[in-house]
Amino acid sequence: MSKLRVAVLGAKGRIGSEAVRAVEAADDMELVAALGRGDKLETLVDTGAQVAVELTTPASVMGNLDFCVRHGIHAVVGTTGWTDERLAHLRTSLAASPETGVLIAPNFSIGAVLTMKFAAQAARWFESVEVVELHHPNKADAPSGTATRTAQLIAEARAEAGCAPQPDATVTALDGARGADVDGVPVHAVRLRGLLAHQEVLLGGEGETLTIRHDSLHHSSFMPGILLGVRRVVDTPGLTFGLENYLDLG
Ligand SMILES: NC(=O)c1ccc[n+]([C@@H]2O[C@H](COP(=O)([O-])OP(=O)(O)OC[C@H]3O[C@@H](n4cnc5c(N)ncnc54)[C@H](O)[C@@H]3O)[C@@H](O)[C@H]2O)c1
Ligand SMILES: O=C(O)C1=N[C@H](C(=O)O)CCC1
Repeated sequence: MSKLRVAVLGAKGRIGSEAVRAVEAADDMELVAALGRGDKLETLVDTGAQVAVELTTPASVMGNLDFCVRHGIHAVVGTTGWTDERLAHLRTSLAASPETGVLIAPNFSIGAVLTMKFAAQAARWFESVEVVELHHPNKADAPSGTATRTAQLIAEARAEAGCAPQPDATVTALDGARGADVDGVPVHAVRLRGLLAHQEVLLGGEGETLTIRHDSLHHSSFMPGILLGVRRVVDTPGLTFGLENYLDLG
């Protein structure tokens, strides 16, 4: 069987360089391009890339995806910064290239995907829910894409179950002391040397608390999810948001 022709965008970055090694080591893939900032996107066409793994920056991702979709190159995206407007723009460009697939995964690690699922399952049963994400201090965005998605899923689950707003008697607070408000769920971002990517979902009810915690200790934690994404996206046209859609989680 012929190997999947894969390119990595952001190939010199922290996760991109790990992805280059993972694609090179995969028996069913061939790394045909490893592009950094300033490299020409036409290389993707010249090398016959079938899938681009996009691991750059929120400022670069839209231009890169516009190019990929226009040229029928599938994309597996880990870059953060997704808003409703950006997703709508992407859906519009995909409509003009209906055989092309794009997977956007706020987090490629299986443990983080499960954390989001478990948090959404638990959210309706507790009065209070807050999210704390903890990352390395070189991270450009806050809160993390994973924490934002986790909070959105929690809020959706609580709205569906008809939960009341969370109790919070705060009257005065320093700016930021109660975190960012993501659909009514407070999200707190810690930046600390020594950390990579970590998240806690704190849930509280009368007389009990539940903490769901996930730790990515190395960028290798994201690689099985990226490789799965590359294998599946070629047969999954349109936009898929979240790696959970490719996993049989029940
Ligand atoms: N989804 C996930 O599981 C996951 C995991 C880790 C990181 N991320 C996200 O991936 C992104 C990158 O993270 P990082 O820690 O590797 O950052 P990084 O700064 O180490 O790497 C980004 C790289 O992209 C390059 N770049 C910028 N614009 C480019 C362009 N137009 N074309 C090609 N390369 C370009 C930069 O020069 C840099 O080398 C961030 O948004 C981060 O949040 C996602
Ligand atoms: O290191 C990063 O940057 C990460 N970004 C993603 C996010 O914002 O959720 C995934 C975890 C690592």
